[in-house]
Amino acid sequence: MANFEFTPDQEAAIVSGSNMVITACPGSGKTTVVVEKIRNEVQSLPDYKGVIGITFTVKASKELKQRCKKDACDLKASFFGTIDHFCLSEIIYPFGSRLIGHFSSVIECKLFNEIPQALKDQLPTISAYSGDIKNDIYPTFEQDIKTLYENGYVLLELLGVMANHILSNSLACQNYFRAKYSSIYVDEYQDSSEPQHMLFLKLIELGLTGVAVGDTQQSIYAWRGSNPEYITSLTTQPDVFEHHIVNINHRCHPSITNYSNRLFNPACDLIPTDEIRVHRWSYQGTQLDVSEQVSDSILDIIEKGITDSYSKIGILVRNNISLEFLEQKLKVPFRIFDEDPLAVRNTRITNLFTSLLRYRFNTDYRVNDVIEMVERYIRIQEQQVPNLRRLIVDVMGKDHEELAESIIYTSENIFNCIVSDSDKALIHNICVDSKLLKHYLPIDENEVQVMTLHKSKGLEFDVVYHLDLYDWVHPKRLVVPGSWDVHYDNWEQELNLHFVGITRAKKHCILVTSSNRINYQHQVKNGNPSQFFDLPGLEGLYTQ
Ligand SMILES: Nc1ncnc2c1ncn2[C@@H]1O[C@H](COP(=O)(O)OP(=O)(O)OP(=O)(O)O)[C@@H](O)[C@H]1O
Repeated sequence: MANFEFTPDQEAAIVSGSNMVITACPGSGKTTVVVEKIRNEVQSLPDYKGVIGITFTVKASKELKQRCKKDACDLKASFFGTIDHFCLSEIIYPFGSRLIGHFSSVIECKLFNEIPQALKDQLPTISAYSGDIKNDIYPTFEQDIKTLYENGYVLLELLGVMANHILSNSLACQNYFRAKYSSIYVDEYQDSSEPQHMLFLKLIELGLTGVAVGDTQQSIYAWRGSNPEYITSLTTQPDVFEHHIVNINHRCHPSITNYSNRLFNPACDLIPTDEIRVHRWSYQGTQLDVSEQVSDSILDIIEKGITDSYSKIGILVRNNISLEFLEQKLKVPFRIFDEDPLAVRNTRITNLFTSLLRYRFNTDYRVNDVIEMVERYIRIQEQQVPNLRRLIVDVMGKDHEELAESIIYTSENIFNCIVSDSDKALIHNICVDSKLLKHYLPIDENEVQVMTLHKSKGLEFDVVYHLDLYDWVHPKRLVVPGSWDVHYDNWEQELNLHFVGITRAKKHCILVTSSNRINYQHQVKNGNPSQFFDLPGLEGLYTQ
């Protein structure tokens, strides 16, 4: 399938059918290896079986599925999705009621903050808890989890814990996994939380083959419970997991790879190259001036033919506030990828809203894509399909004023439920806000892609502008009352984030700072350069 030769390391990981952990540097083709393995594996499976492919984002799961399906490859009964989606649709919805409480067809997944206050008042243990959420918390939370379930809710924060409990205790659930799936593939394993890690190990105990893929240097979600120790722990069990290392970066120009590797090891060997494509630029002024200067630089880059389309240029920032500055001052066409308000809620209703909006605005997104999404949550009989299609197609003709009501009507009919007032308000809000609606429109070839460093994970651009390289901002520093020492929020995670940003660049990476910066209180401060510029081993690896 690939139009290049696999490296020997890639080949070894592809041909082995054992449990394995693949540790891979950026751009080393880990997704390429996973795709090849899945395509090979499904060929020998009967129609009723498949593999489980877990990715970190919905976008990544679509891409993985698309790449696996290429040339009409039949993926049979395979599952592709995020870990939350997996826990809900494969474990909690089908098997939860037997263990947690009576079956309700209107179970909804919500964040704790979104639960009605009257119900929160009935959850003394969860309400008072502020520690890490690990698997052994289930017995402590059990009564509250049952109360929530009886009221039609599961908590997004507890999906992993609940899924583990159900899988450990439900024989029917265990038999289902043994019968339906041959393997589980987990991408970005360095960002797994403890409950996710335990779930992976349990599925292997049941007889599935486990493939974990990741890179500890790209661990950037520790602040929400992820821990790179879990992937490291797999590499220390050679009797259970083969350890495959793929470490040739096929994406970045060698000078970019050299710079990024030296961030972690000032003495590491350099790849020979006679050109330097990492540039440090320091502008006069604040982030607002930077936005203007970057616009000029982008126009120059396009004119020189360094890249042929705006969408192959990425502007990456550390904080959301920087997105606002860019929005005000960028002079080139751009698209900001900020928090999608429906994805944040991540319930079956909001996911259906998203699907219907995509269908309405994106000609590549078809009725069948919506039906496929609905099937994650309910089983659809063949005779129901024509009516389902009619309901979905109805959304197509609607203009902006009617669209929200049409989406609510269609969703209520599809899931046979009442949409909550807060979800109704949200969809109405989105349908009249052109900025929010942009989340659901197709990517325009003619727009520079603007996002936080966190959101850039897994993406690549010809040219990257990495902004926000200021002291205090990146690496983030903390104010400790009474202390004049420098305190970082989390030096390692910040460095990993810097590494992720740089390694998104294929051809050129531009590291940007400026003489002043505007902080969260909108005060103008001196813009001292980031401490990352002072790391040893980087001399001669960048231009100025
Ligand atoms: N053996 C190879 N030779 C040449 N190019 C390759 C090889 N393997 C993969 N590639 C190419 O390298 C690029 C990066 O591959 P891929 O997207 O699979 O990387 P990745 O490891 O998942 O990246 P990241 O972790 O940084 O998101 C792709 O364009 C892919 O086609």
